Amino acid sequence: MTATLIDGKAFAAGLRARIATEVAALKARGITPGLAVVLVGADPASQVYVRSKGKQTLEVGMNSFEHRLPAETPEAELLALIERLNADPAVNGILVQLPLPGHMNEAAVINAIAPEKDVDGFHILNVGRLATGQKAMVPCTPLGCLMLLRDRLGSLSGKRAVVIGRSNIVGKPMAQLLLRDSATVTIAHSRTADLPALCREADILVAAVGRPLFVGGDWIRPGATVVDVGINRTDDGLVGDVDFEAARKVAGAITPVPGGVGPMTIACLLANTLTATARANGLPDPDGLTP
Ligand SMILES: NC(=O)C1=CN([C@@H]2O[C@H](COP(=O)(O)OP(=O)(O)OC[C@H]3O[C@@H](n4cnc5c(N)ncnc54)[C@H](OP(=O)(O)O)[C@@H]3O)[C@@H](O)[C@H]2O)C=CC1
Ligand SMILES: Nc1nc(=O)c2c([nH]1)NC[C@@H]1CN(c3ccc(C(=O)N[C@@H](CCC(=O)O)C(=O)O)cc3)C=[N+]21
Repeated sequence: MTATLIDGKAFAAGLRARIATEVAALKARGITPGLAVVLVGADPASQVYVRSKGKQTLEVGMNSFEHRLPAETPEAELLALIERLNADPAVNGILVQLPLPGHMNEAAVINAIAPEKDVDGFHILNVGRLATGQKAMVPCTPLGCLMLLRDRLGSLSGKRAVVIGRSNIVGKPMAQLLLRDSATVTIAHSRTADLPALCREADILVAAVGRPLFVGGDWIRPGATVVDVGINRTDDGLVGDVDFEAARKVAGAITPVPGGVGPMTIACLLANTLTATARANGLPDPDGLTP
């Protein structure tokens, strides 16, 4: 048996097409969604993502505002920029690309973003709202994973899910979303005992570790759905956290890297910007874009 490929690239393209339709409808009412992306420093991977975000933002008909600051920018200057973007009615979404340079306090910067414009869903209020089941901005990568899982499996209720990784940007919000959909969720991390055996229990396995080919084929329950969040640059090119060739012989379905979760992250960023724009204008949330 070979696993079904979960084509995140195609799913993301479909999502962007839907978003473009909704943007056109807003524009007909005189509302143009705007996304501001702030990049501090010149990390090469971040530059690639920021360029890709800007391009796709324009493609769906939104306004894109890019702010590039030198690595040595004082934190106060970044906070002043965020204040201006918070107050700017043309800006509906604000994303500060992470990681930030070492001299900055990441939490302080994120929490300076107006929660209703926090399209990454990293602000402490959005984290708390998600955790307590209130209307929030939901982090893009976990939201993209959830959309792929629902599309593949329908209901996640009662399924055993294992999330490897407990970061604030992927692992923890992923676990929250799975829990909201009534999966039985275990969060694993570097101190987890007998991780392979734990993973073999999982109907849904999400890997967000940041180690190439970390999850072996023999960790996977036959027929399981495997979502590989990892983005690792190696001599063999871009690879995920899962040993894809081994895993696809066992899994029921699996996301590839590239072409899996990555494109969904950017599509969900646009989805969140659209949702933020709707809310800012007192309109209902667009269907199917929020969990
Ligand atoms: N596709 C996309 O859109 C995105 C992809 N990514 C990618 O996803 C991956 C994870 O990102 P992120 O969450 O930010 O990474 P972090 O480095 O913040 O978190 C990694 C997690 O993996 C855990 N871990 C590390 N080593 C082991 C181990 N040996 N066994 C079990 N768990 C381990 C860590 O555990 P502990 O907490 O104990 O240290 C930690 O919780 C990266 O490859 C990143 O590039 C990230 C964002 C978006
Ligand atoms: N504030 C903030 N928000 C983020 O959402 C954020 C961030 N900071 N910092 C970095 C991570 C990483 N991330 C990715 C986005 C797109 C792809 C993506 O499109 N990947 C393509 C391949 C792209 C390539 O070739 O590198 C794919 O998997 O097919 C990957 C990773 C967003 N992140």
